[in-house]
Amino acid sequence: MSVSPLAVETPQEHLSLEALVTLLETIFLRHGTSAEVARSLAQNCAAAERDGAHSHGVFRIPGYVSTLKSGWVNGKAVPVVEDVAPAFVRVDAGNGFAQPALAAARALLVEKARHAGIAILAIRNSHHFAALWPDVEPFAEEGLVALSVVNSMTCVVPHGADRPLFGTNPIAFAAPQAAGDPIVFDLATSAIAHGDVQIAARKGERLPPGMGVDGLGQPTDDPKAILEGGALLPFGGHKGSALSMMVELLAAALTGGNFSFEFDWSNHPGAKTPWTGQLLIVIDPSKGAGQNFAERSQELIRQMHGVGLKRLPGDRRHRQREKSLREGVTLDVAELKQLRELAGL
Ligand SMILES: NC(=O)C1=CN([C@@H]2O[C@H](COP(=O)(O)OP(=O)(O)OC[C@H]3O[C@@H](n4cnc5c(N)ncnc54)[C@H](OP(=O)(O)O)[C@@H]3O)[C@@H](O)[C@H]2O)C=CC1
Ligand SMILES: O=C(O)C1=NCCCC1
Repeated sequence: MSVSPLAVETPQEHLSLEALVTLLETIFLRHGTSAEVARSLAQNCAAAERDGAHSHGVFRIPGYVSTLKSGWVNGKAVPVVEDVAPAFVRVDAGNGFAQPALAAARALLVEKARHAGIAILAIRNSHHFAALWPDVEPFAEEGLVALSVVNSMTCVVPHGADRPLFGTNPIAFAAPQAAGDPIVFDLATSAIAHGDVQIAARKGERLPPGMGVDGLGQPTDDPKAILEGGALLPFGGHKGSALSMMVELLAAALTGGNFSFEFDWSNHPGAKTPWTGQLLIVIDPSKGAGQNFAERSQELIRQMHGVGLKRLPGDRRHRQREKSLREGVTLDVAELKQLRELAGL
């Protein structure tokens, strides 16, 4: 969900993707991560910014830094990968970030998916502070179908309840198509991502109706009222609420991770990352109907365009990616200054 852009132009600068990755890597290293973790997080965050996924791009860097400083997360954690069954891999992220845990298990996961037709990766004891599509898109680029869920921290009122319990709990899906970019969607099961509420609050913008409630449980379009004592609503009423419940079950109960409500960072001032779990399901479509899956998915997309569809999930990101790769990644001058300060430059 994106909120309406600011009317006032803010001064901007362009940075090549490589320069942005290096800058972010320097920040992570300076704040106590291992070289491997720094690289992984920097690439993830820069990719989000490159694709215009601002709610999980460089906007998140101060949150990563304050979390690392608070001692809440272990920036040097070494994930432990367990090969538990022919189609099941488990990773204990060791209170580290989820992306290095996925990277550590990826080769085994793909090997199992190609052999068994399907494989599951259950990550626990992990922090996911990022967009989810970077976790699934690369599988589709190598011809596999991937689905991932991750739970976050309590800020969403289940449909029909009166207090928050669920996280914003995103679901991301990726599938190959014969020609063109993989089909990818990535959506929070809340009406709006928490990150977008923070961005709207910072810009002084109002939200569309139906996103959240204030501290008294009354509907509000004021992002500050949502952030300060209020809560978000699931998207689509009982339907989004059911999906959010499913994410809690798959990402936490199934992996051994925490539910979104099982966090207490009160002894860690500045901590912002949820300490939960993540599930990935990877399918080798060649084991399916025996027809070429990628051709079939392309046919579906062709038919969707045929009925007048102008925008598919992922189209906006890919357009922005092409622009960023051509012109450099656009950053606000003030934001870049802050990043350079955090990098000690
Ligand atoms: N780590 C965590 O715990 C959490 C992470 N997040 C992340 O927040 C990010 C934002 O989530 P959310 O706000 O729900 O995302 P959006 O509502 O912006 O977009 C959801 C999906 O719908 C697509 N889309 C949006 N508008 C249209 C349209 N008009 N027509 C067709 N497709 C459309 C998007 O494609 P496109 O990208 O091309 O616009 C995207 O794939 C996600 O990356 C998510 O992973 C959210 C919650 C928790
Ligand atoms: O935007 C969100 O919602 C979240 N993003 C990162 C992790 C916490 C929730």
